[in-house]
This record gives sequence, C-alpha cells and structure tokens, in this order.
Amino acid sequence: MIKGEWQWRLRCKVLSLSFSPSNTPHSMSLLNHSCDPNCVIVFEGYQLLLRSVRDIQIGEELTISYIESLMTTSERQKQLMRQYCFECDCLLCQNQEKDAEKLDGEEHVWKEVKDVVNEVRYPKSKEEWEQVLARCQNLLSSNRGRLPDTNIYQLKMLDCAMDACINLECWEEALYYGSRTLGPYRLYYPGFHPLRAVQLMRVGKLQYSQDMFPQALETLKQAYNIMKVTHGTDHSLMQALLEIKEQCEAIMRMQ
Ligand SMILES: C[S@@+](CC[C@H](N)C(=O)[O-])C[C@H]1O[C@@H](n2cnc3c(N)ncnc32)[C@H](O)[C@@H]1O
Repeated sequence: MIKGEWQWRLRCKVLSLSFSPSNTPHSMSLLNHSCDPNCVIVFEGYQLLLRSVRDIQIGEELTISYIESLMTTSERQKQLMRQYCFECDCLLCQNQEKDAEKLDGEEHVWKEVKDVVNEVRYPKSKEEWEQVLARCQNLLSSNRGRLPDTNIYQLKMLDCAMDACINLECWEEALYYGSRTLGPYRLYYPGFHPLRAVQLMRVGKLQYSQDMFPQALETLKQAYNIMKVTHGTDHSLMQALLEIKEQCEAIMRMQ
C-alpha cells in the first residue's frame, strides 16, 4: 500500500475536535496505537478519513496515534496508561527519542512556561485573548536566550501567542511567532503529519497577508506536499490551500 493512496471513509454522528478511540465508529476503534503510526485520522465535515502516511506492507498492522505527540516519552506513557490502560512499547518509546531536545533549556524556566501554558483555557472574548497574548509576550521576552524554540513548552507558548495574534488580527506578529514554530514542527512532526501541514498552511497565509509572495508560495508548496498525503487532494482544506497558492502565483506573474 503506497502512502497517501489509501483512504477509508466513515460517517460519524458527532463532529469531534479531538479524536479518541472511544468516540469513533466501531471499525476504526479496532486500530491500535503507535507513537510513530503508519496512518492518521483527519476530519472532513462529518466524516472521518483514515489515511496511510507511509508505504505499508501486506499483513502489516495499521496504527494511529491516540494522543497528541508533543510530550516526553514518560508523559506519553502516563497518558496512555491513564486513558487506555496499556504500556506502549513502540520504537520511539523504547529509544526515548527526542526527549533531550524536548526539555532543552533551563529547567526552572521551562517549568514556569509549562505552568502558564497548562493554565490557558480557550479564550471567549477579545479581552481574554489580549490577556493571553500579554502573558505570552512577557514570558517570551523575559526568557529570551534561555529557552530554545525546540523546548516543547516554549513551542506551545509560541503557538499560543500565534493563535492570540490571529484572533486579534495582529497578522505581522502572528507571522513572527508562527515562523519560529516551523523548525521545531519539522523536528517533532517529521514525514507526513497533518499538524505540520496545517501549520505550514497557516504561516503561508500569514506570509501572503504581508505581501511576502515568494516566501508564501514556498511555504504553501511544502504544506501541499504533506497535505496531499495526510488529507488527500479532494479534501476541503486542500481546495482552500490550492486557492491561495494560485492567487499567490497569479500575483507573482503580474509583478
Ligand atoms: C480502541 S482499542 C484498539 C483495538 C483493540 N486492540 C482490540 O483488539 O479491539 C484500544 C485498546 O487496545 C489496546 N492497545 C492499543 N494500542 C496498543 C498498543 N500499542 N500496545 C498494547 N495495547 C494496545 C489497549 O488495551 C487499548 O485500551
């Protein structure tokens, strides 16, 4: 089976923002977990798409990730045990891969960032977004040079600052934070990962909004190459991506 060329569609009754085996249709709930899975699940309206993100041999088990992977091995293991009652023994867990990079930087600094990131609840008003952004800006500037952007809590804070800026329509600042996330995203979501595709698309759109057309085109092309595997060319997000990419190309032809 070739990556991205196989897809399984199922209708689900409830549109859930976070996937969990307990809220999926029966047949998909047969899939086991791997922290380095060969399939992903993406939503398309009320449908769940199960898509292969690697070449898969006949007889090889299909796996998905039950959890968000921006965690250390011990945190992933704890969550899997707490929620699903099993110990994961995938290669990433055995090798504790990338754990050192994930917690790079001064420990007391990232612990404070971790507490703040964990406290943030999805803001409901402009004022709340402003408060979140102010908190992120303060911490990011006071920690300058003390935490690398690859530290997972610093990365979550950058993401949070980017979201706040987008909600407050501060496009230039959103692009500044978003651009800083791309290197760490490449490190932690290698290969074909839907989260990296979506992040590239968001940054590409921000570059477009700032008239940075050649950069936007390059970023959107990277998003396209991942998304054609993770989402497929018929996916609505892919159609939206192609539209901006074409607009970008048209503007560049006129310049
Ligand atoms: C949604 S079910 C998956 C299908 C299940 N294995 C079956 O045969 O019906 C989730 C349960 O499968 C088991 N499981 C899933 N992934 C696993 C893994 N990587 N290692 C061990 N057990 C796993 C755990 O017991 C977990 O609670």
